[in-house]
Amino acid sequence: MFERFDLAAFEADSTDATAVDRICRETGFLILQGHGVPQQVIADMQAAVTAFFAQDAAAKEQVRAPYPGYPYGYIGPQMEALAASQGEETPPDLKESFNGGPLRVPANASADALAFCYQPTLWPDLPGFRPAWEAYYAAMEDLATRVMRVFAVALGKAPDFFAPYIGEPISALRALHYPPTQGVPLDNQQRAGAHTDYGSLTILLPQPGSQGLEARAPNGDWVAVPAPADAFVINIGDLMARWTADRWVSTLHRVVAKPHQPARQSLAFFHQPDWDAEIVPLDGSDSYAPVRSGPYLMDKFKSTGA
Ligand SMILES: O=C(O)CCC(=O)C(=O)O
Ligand SMILES: [Fe+2]
Repeated sequence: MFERFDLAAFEADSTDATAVDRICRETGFLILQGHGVPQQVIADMQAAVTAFFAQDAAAKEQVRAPYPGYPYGYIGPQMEALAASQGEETPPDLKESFNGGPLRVPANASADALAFCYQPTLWPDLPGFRPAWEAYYAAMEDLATRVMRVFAVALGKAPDFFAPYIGEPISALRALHYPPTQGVPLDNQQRAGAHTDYGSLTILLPQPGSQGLEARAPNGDWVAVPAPADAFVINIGDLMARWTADRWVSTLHRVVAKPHQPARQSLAFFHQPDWDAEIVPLDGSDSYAPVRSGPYLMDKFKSTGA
């Protein structure tokens, strides 16, 4: 069900993205190889994140999100249930996370944006953590811009079609740690409950070879998403589905919990257009009312009890 797309090959001739259009219509998940992100940037980030989660609870609590709804910092175990964003009541997800926001605050940021996505990231007191995080964030921002060029071509637009919408993106980076599971989880309890992502696209890097990430196929089956060492997993978010008037799908996915699983780590970069970007269906239809990216994200975010 999951197909590969080679970004380097596309960039060499910049013409054919029909496979991406098909993949985004059918599964909303693609495996991106030829991405060019230096292996060292990835390895440094993974090491930094491993060191962060290995700390004791008190150290992690020092950078906890200071109030419910604060978008960044540490969110401890049992604090979030992603299925709530689908209106499902479930026990909390079996995970912890560390979250950070944009590396720069634009000079003209609005008060609303400053109070939400431009709140400061809370840096842990760990040598090397911040530079590794920022290098990875910057690499993801760059990669997302390149993938948006592919998306533009896949949608029959000029490669730089999305540029005016993503000059100051309000993307977030989330490091996820799923501790080893013990006995049988509670009914409906998952490592990450079934949800769709909110934004334009997500760049996922599950720990290579790790298991548990599943996407829901059109026939309702849950299908394991591979975690290859040489590629990123890209998936479409709700805002892109809306932007394309549902030509592309924002697919339900989850990370399953089973008894006695080893720990699992994953990195998720949630790309989100500029705060003020106005998202209007690209087919010219009125299938969705216009929304602005920032307020749209804020409304979505409030639904998970984070
Ligand atoms: O842990 C993963 O690989 C996926 C997590 C996820 O889907 C999310 O945080 O939105
Ligand atoms: Fe997700």
